[in-house]
Amino acid sequence: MKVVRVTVTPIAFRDPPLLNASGIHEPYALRSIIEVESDNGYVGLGESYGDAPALAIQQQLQQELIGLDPFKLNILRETVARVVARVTPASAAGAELAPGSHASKALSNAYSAFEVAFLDLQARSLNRPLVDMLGGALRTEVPFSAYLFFKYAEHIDSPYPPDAWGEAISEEQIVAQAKSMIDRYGFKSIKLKAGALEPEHEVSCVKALKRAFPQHQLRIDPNGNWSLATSLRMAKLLDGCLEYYEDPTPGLEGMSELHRQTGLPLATNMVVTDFDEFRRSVALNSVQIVLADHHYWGGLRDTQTLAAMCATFGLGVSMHSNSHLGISLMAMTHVAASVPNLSYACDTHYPWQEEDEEVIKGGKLPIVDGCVRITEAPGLGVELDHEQLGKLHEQFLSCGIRARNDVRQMQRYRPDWETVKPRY
Ligand SMILES: O=C([O-])C(=O)C[C@H](O)[C@@H](O)C(=O)[O-]
Ligand SMILES: [Mg+2]
Repeated sequence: MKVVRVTVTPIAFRDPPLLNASGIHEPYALRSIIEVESDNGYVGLGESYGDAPALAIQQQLQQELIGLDPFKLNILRETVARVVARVTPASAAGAELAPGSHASKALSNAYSAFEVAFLDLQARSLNRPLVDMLGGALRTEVPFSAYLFFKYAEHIDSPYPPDAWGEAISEEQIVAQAKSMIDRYGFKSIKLKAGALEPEHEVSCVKALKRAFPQHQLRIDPNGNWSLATSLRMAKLLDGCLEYYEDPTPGLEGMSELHRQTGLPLATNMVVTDFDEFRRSVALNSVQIVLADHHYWGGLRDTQTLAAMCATFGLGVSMHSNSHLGISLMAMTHVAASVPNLSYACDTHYPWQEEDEEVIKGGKLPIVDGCVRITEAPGLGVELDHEQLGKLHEQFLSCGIRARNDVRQMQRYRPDWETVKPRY
């Protein structure tokens, strides 16, 4: 089997005005959709970052992958490394709010984007589900969490009508958001994206959630926007109501000190984003749970390696997300189904995406009892809807956004808004 065609299509889909430590989501989120076709007529799918730097590399790779054998993933990695070295200037290491957009992750991002499509192609050619290329499923239902955000009712100068979720700033509105999400999808755990408003208010929202959903596991994620002193103060106020405390304070040292003083389980997708940071985190005992994300951890197989390393060092594994569609959701679900020690419900932004903006046939995938199912269907188990792909590509061309910038978007609401980390 040989690759005969690779197509990378950038798309944009509507994204609500969700608040975070950097600012606010722009009206459209960017992704790329990858199709890899083989000489025997199969097409493997991938979904990845659609920001300009990531896209430039993916587009360079389109021609370079022609002729490769989809089973030879080591050759794929070498090929990607060669192209990345050619097109990316060496850049400083370090994680950002959207770690996938950081230039130091160029190789692992680009490799991951195509690895998923190659694995999908392998699986389709063998008429097996993709998870069988990863050693097979340990579970067929993968739990996800209700990912809550503070949000405005609508975007400034919105190019489209307001979403159905409405404003969520007060305790009551956050509890109502959780209720709608849980009623609709049956989630059993709740994550609140924090670092956006006053910490005391964010913590009182967690406590209101605890009162409203006493049986649910709770997490809060301020994205490193709280100083160590604030994180310690909030830990006292939170008073043991968390399943884990995600990235309250920046840096491996800060997280290490926070854990030393509180004993709370700390989780991260910010201070451990590659294997070098993993090693340093273990030395400092900075975090107890690592959030995997195949999009920047170097694909589905490296995610399994990460999980094995977590097992070796006695760390837990959870999963991070960014705004995404169904191809990513299924890739996340297949790898999660194969990881023995993924004992936490995974994050997903999927409920925030609109019904009419999916790129796969049949529309949005179901989430039932908080879980996404994998079936025996070949590959990822989803097919591309080319009409929808064309529509979302047109939206990419017309929306004017070429790289995610939550800071710049917030400056449209508040011209004095600056990047200050930690803000509180
Ligand atoms: O767990 C996280 O840090 C995230 O999900 C990062 C995302 O970029 C989130 O903050 C967002 O979508 O605003
Ligand atoms: Mg996080």
